[in-house]
Amino acid sequence: MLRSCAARPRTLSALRAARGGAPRPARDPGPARRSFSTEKVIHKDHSLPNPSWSKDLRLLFDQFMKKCEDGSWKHLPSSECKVPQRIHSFKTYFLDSKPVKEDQLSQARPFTRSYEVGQGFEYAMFYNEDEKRTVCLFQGGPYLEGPPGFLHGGALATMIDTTLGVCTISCMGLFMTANLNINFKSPIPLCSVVVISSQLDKVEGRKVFVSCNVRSVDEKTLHSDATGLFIKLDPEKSLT
Ligand SMILES: CCCCCCCCCCCCCC(=O)SCCNC(=O)CCNC(=O)[C@H](O)C(C)(C)COP(=O)(O)OP(=O)(O)OC[C@H]1O[C@@H](n2cnc3c(N)ncnc32)[C@H](O)[C@@H]1OP(=O)(O)O
Repeated sequence: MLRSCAARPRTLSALRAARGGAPRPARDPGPARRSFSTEKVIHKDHSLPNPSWSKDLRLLFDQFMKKCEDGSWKHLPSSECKVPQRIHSFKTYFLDSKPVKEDQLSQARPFTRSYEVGQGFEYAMFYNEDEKRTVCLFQGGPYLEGPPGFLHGGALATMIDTTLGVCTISCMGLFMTANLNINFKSPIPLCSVVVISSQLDKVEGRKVFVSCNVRSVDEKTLHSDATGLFIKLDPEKSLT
């Protein structure tokens, strides 16, 4: 179900107006609160099709949604990674040190979901529990340019890290990336769609080894392959 937009918190006045009540006159909230609201943010699922999605991305999305029908694959909604939940889980590992202020945390959002619709990272993820695989369908928008006309390598690295991270988290819990090794084999045209296919290879104690490849939609071009090492967080150790 599509819910209201996460980008701008809804104000109490707007909610009152929607219910037929008179909106309160606008007040300047003061410099400390001008740019954000402490009201509860309603999270939208960014992993569903939007008008910026190309035909390729929509077709692939539909194909994978079909694969979900027998339960072998699961669509991973972006709203499952709500910022407050992550902060809550993650705070366990910061223990007494508080390197980030509360008001900064309240504005936090996942890096890959911080661009306007269609300009940055457009993607959907699917997870196969039996095969321990995660697939990411990714369309890199115009703000992710590296070499003219092509996707920035760092943008691809971000999506590889995210896909491998989701693969690890879906299988095992809370982890941090310790090592990421990427071979860039063929540049990705800006605004095109690629498929990032990742799998969990091995678990050794707290260490999880994952790998992935990045291919064009027709599977003819191997754009990249990568391996990652994720370490399960030790609640006894502070991260800072
Ligand atoms: C995650 C929250 C939920 C989010 C949901 C949204 C999903 C989005 C997903 C987004 C994803 C985005 C993800 C991001 O952006 S994560 C952000 C980028 N990553 C970091 O900032 C991590 C920084 N590093 C650390 O904090 C620590 O080093 C960690 C926690 C990783 C390990 O420190 P810890 O003190 O706990 O462990 P240890 O030192 O006892 O080592 C343990 C074992 O590991 C081996 N080892 C360690 N390092 C390396 C290495 N580099 N190569 C090879 N091996 C290494 C080590 O030899 C030892 O092996 P052994 O002796 O036992 O055999």
